[in-house]
Amino acid sequence: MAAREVATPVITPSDTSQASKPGTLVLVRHGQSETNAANIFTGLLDPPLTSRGVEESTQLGSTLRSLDIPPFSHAYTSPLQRASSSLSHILSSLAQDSPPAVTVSPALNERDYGRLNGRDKAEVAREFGKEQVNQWRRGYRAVPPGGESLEMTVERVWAYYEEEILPRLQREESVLVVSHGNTLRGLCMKLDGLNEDEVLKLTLGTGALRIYRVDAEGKVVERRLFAVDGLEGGAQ
Ligand SMILES: O=C(O)[C@H](O)COP(=O)(O)O
Repeated sequence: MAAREVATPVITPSDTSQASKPGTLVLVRHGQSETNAANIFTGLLDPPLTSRGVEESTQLGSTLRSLDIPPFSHAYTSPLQRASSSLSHILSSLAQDSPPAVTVSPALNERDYGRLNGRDKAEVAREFGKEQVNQWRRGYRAVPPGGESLEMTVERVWAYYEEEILPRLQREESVLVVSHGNTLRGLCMKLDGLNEDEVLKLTLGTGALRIYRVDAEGKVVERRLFAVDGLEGGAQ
């Protein structure tokens, strides 16, 4: 289940005569959780990883070790155990000489699926129709009943990125973020400049891995995507 790098369009690097090197941002979606495996809306529920989820995270640590990226100075994750235990498994198998400092923040939590949290996805699709459910899951503005739209999720996660993470990248640090499907879709939307139609098609499976290089102005100068069996990440 090792992730293989996918060819991506080259992003024109900014003027390299300016001596400063870009910072490295590694985004990882947690490994498979028990509710992912059961096809249940999870949101703010806090299920543990399945054995496959542990394997995905451990494999990610080895993949990261094999790549030519500078050691992480800092890692960020959410308080939800599927993300924080994925981070622990990644760090164990990465085995950096000096482990990164870790910050746990609710700003990196999965979007709140509101009254859908805990419900079977197929059953909700039968009740409300596939198109409505696709809008709730992948659309930008659709607000799941009592929950957060992607737009609301982007607002909190991007504010956190700008305040906490970007300054480290601007100082040429290497930062690991282990978070959730929609939180990361929100970050990718901003980093990749995706519009509302484009983000509708973006799905990050469990264990998805993306690496960005970000220059001193906060501009993305390189992006690397990885896939398992042609999918970004293992499963939805
Ligand atoms: O909260 C969930 O159910 C998952 O983490 C992401 O689910 P989604 O693929 O339905 O957005």
